[in-house]
Amino acid sequence: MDIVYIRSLQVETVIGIYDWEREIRQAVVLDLEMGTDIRQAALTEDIESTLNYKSVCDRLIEFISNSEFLLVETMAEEIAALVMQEFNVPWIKLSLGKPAAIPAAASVGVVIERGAPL
Ligand SMILES: Nc1nc2c(c(=O)[nH]1)N=C([C@H](O)[C@@H](O)CO)CN2
Repeated sequence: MDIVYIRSLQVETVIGIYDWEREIRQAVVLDLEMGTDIRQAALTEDIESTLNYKSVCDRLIEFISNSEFLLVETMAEEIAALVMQEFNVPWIKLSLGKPAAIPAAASVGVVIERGAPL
C-alpha cells in the first residue's frame, strides 16, 4: 500500500467543551496518512489517477472552518469518514491536535486509524 500524506494542516474553528471556547476560534492541526496506490499516476503523470492532496486540503479547510464540534474525538471521526467516503480512501491514519488548549503542553489531541490497508 502506498500513502499520500498531509502534514501540519492548520485550520481555525470553534471547538471545545467550555463556554469560553464556544465564543472564540482556535487552531486545530492535522496530520493525515491516506492509503492509496500511486503506481498508475507514477506511470501516466495524470493527477486524475491519484489522490489529489490539494483537493483533500481544500475540502478539509472548508469543512473544519464551518464546524462547531465539542470534542476532538468527534471531529476526528467525522474527518476520517469524510475523507474515506468522498475521496475513496480505504485506510486513514489521522492525528488531530489543539496546540493552544493546554499552555503547559505543546499540543493535545487524538490519533485514530480507520479502515483496512489496500
Ligand atoms: N479527550 C479529550 N479531552 C478534552 C477535550 C477533548 O476534546 N477531548 N477537550 C477539552 C477542552 O475543550 C480543552 O481543550 C480546553 O482546554 C478538555 N479535555
